[in-house]
Order: sequence, then structure tokens, then C-alpha cells
Amino acid sequence: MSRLIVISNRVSTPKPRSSGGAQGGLAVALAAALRESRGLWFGWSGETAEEFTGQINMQRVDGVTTATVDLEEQDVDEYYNGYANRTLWPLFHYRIDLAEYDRSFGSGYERVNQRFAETVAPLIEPDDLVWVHDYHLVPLGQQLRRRGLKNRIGFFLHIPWPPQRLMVSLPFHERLVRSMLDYDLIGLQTEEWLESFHHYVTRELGGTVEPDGTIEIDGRRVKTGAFPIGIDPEEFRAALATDEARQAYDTLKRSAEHRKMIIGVDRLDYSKGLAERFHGYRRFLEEHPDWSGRVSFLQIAPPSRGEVHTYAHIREDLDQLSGRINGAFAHVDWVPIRYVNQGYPRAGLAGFYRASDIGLVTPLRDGMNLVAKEYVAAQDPDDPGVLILSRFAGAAHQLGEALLVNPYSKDELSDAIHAALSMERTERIRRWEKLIEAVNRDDVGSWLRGFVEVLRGERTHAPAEPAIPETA
Ligand SMILES: O=P(O)(O)OC[C@H]1O[C@H](O[C@H]2O[C@H](CO)[C@@H](O)[C@H](O)[C@H]2O)[C@H](O)[C@@H](O)[C@@H]1O
Ligand SMILES: O=c1ccn([C@@H]2O[C@H](COP(=O)(O)OP(=O)(O)O)[C@@H](O)[C@H]2O)c(=O)[nH]1
Repeated sequence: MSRLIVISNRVSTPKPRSSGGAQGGLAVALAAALRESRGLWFGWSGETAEEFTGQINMQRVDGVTTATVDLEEQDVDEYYNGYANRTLWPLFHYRIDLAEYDRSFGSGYERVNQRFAETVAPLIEPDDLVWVHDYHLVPLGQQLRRRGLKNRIGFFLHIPWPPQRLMVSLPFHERLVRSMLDYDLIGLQTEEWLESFHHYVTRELGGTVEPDGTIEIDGRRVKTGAFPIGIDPEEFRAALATDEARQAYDTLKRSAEHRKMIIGVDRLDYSKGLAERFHGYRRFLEEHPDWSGRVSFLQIAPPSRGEVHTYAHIREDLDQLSGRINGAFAHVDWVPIRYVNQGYPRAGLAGFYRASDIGLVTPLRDGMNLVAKEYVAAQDPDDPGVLILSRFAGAAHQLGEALLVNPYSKDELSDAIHAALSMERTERIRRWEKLIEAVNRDDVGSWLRGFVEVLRGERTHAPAEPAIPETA
């Protein structure tokens, strides 16, 4: 079997199983594939050095080899904080109003992609299968080809692909997309993003798309497909069975004092629709005063990408917004919103999800959203909670039995919260059974196998995606 080489901006260094170290499903699944193929995971260490030396820090933990490099501060500013998170992230989440372009971001991005390529290329053997991840590394395949690599190289984008009319607002967009033609396979999360990508390729590059998703441009053929990422439901249920999860469950239940609990868990990111969610909850409190003191909303929002100014601003906005809502509606013995700017380990989150009657997952745009799937996996089959899910999250394509909402509409959010709080147990069970079936079916293992089999040429194209229902 050929070795798998995974390349991504961040590398999740495995924690020894003996230490009981918790990791996300993605890291666990990739680690399993890397272990099986005796492969390698390469990326940025998350650290900076005064000068880029290309010195690789190799580690081998539980049969998984990781190789990381430090970047210069200027690299981090221009590549990670700059082009990746100030240019591509907002644009790809349809926020051209927030997208910034600076020539230095573009050159920093190219420089880091070149540095990654020159550092990792000597570690790659002729039979290896190379899998590049995400918007930080779009041109990496091209850089590897320039260094003579003939291997099969695949690329998976974890975030949405924007409509062609937005994509063209990116300076030098054609150059970026043409660099992708050096991959053998390009994967997106859903058919919707895949369609946008195909649309761009046909309209802007004059390419053609064959029925199996292969694109052809100037004699070059690249396979494309939708591969929805998932969680590892078994691993998540195991997290739920730990003492840490039980403690988290008890703490939240005790603090709720028989009130209904609503939970949101998101990185502090404008794409997650947190302000709109708070406004929707406020609308619910205004429209349903009978629920005053009988429901509590816990929003967990760990800070993210704090060096990017748009992220610092949302933090200030949400502090004010939650304060205003609590000021307007709280009683001496009840606050409507508990807003926590801190991250929790997954086992703790599993307990919090289980203790909550509603999972409120309302991003304005999201490649997938694994929190939605984790919330479903954590529920009690005999008395499950209700998932309220944005129709603009990739996860809505698989989780059509959630209450699907337009996250921009306060009214829809308010109505959905009311419907969820009033939903009969039989209806909650009926919906949850469909949801858990989808979570189990489209799990992280089938995502990984699906992509790798097509990249290896063992399968011709991605499995078909079930149609998204028109109504919730
Ligand atoms: O590495 P950070 O800058 O701290 O950001 C965290 C990750 O955010 C993005 O996640 C995406 O991937 C998820 C899994 O496929 C998906 O469910 C979610 O919708 C996406 O937003 C980003 O794409 C990752 O590279 C980051 O590591
Ligand atoms: O305090 C927290 C908040 C989030 N997460 C995890 O971070 C991931 C978030 O993934 P998602 O796809 O929902 O969004 P992203 O942050 O990747 O855009 C999920 O696995 C969460 O369980 C976590 O471990 N602790």
C-alpha cells in the first residue's frame, strides 16, 4: 500500500493513547490512515522563528509521524493572518465587504507555499499519495509539481467555494484557480460548493465539466467531487462515557435548575452568525414572555484568530450585545444568556450537548460544521434534544431533519426556538433517528476512504449526495 502524506496548515500532534489524550474525530481518522499506511503529516508548528530555516521537527507518537516547521513572524502575518484569513476566508464565506487584499499578503502566501513545498518535497517518495488540505495551501500542488513530483496529489477544501460573481472580486483570481489544475483530484464539502467551482471553471477559464465531475481545461484533466466530512460517532460516544463528560453534564443540569437549556458552540468568528443568533434569541424573549425565567442559553465561543482585527471587533460587539440582552431581560435569579469566551475539551462539550434541549447552530455560511453532528451524536435516544441548523451550513445537506432556518432572520430563529421548546417527544425522536442515521452514515471514515479511493483511482467518482429537503 502506498504511504499517505497529509499536508495542512495545522498539524494535530497525536497524544499517546496511554495518556488518555483527547483529539477531534478528524485528527483521529487521519492518524489511523497515517498509521496504517506508515505515512506522514506535515505542516506549520504554530511557532515562529527569527528566520525560516526549513528545519523539520519529526515526532512519532503511537505509530503516527508528524513533521512540522516554524515560520517567520512575517510569514504568519502575511500568509496566515493576511491572505488566508483576511483575504480568502471572508471572500469564501461570501463576505466581500470584509475581504482585504494587499500585495504583501499575496507574496507572503506564495512564499510560504514555496517554503512548504521545498521542505516537504524531499520527504516524499515516488509511490506516495499526497493529500493537501484547505485554503491556506491552494497552490501547493503546483509548487510540488515544479519540484518534479509526479505523485498523485489531491486537494480538499474545508470551507465553501464562493459563487463565480464573488470569486472574480479577488485580484489575480485566475492565477490562484489555475494553480489548482496541477492536482489530480479536487474535493469540496457539498454539491453546492462543487457547482460554484464548476461554474467558475466554465465561465472564467473556458473549461468543460464531464458528467462524472472531471474538468478539462487546455488539455488538462482534473477529477472533482463532493466529499462531506463527518465526525467519528463511536469516538464521540466514548467521550460521552467519560467522567469528564458526566461532570460537565451534571454541572450544566444543576446550574439550569430545571430550566430548558439551549447551547451554541462556535469559534468566535463572524461566519458563525453569533450576533444574528443573539438577536434571534432576543426576539424570542420579546415574543414569548411566558418563557422568561424558564429557558437559558449557553453560548461557548473560544477566541479565534485574535490578530485579525475583524475578529477583535466581533468580540467587542458580542460582549455588548449579550450585556444588553441580559440587562433588558434578567431577573435577580435568572440571566437569559451565559456567554463564555473559553474553549472546552471535547468530553466536556459532549456532556454539555447531552444536557441541552436545543443545539443552536446558525452560521451565516460554513463549509460543514462538525458541532451540529456532535450535538446529534451526544443525544439520549429516548429523550433527544432538537437541532436548529442554518440552511447555509454544509451540514444542512445531510441533516435535513433538523429545524432548518435562515440565520439572518430573527423571526425564523425565534419561531424555531419556540417550535423546538414545544416539540413533542415522539417528534423529537422521529427527527433524531433520521439525523443520527445521517451522522453515522457520512462519518469521518467514509469521508476519508471516499477521497483516498478516488485519488488512488480505485473508484471513479464521489458518492452521490442525498437531495436537501425544501422544508424542515
Ligand atoms: O486553524 P484555525 O485558524 O484556528 O481555524 C480552525 C479551522 O477552521 C476551519 O474549519 C473548517 O473545517 C471544518 C472541518 O472540515 C468544517 O466543519 C468547518 O465548516 C470549516 O470552517 C478551517 O477550514 C480549518 O482549516 C481550521 O483549522
Ligand atoms: O470549546 C470548544 C469549541 C469547539 N471545539 C471543537 O471544534 C470543532 C469545531 O468544528 P466546526 O466544524 O464546527 O467549525 P470550525 O471551527 O472548524 O470552523 C468541533 O469539533 C468542536 O467540538 C472544541 O473542542 N472546544
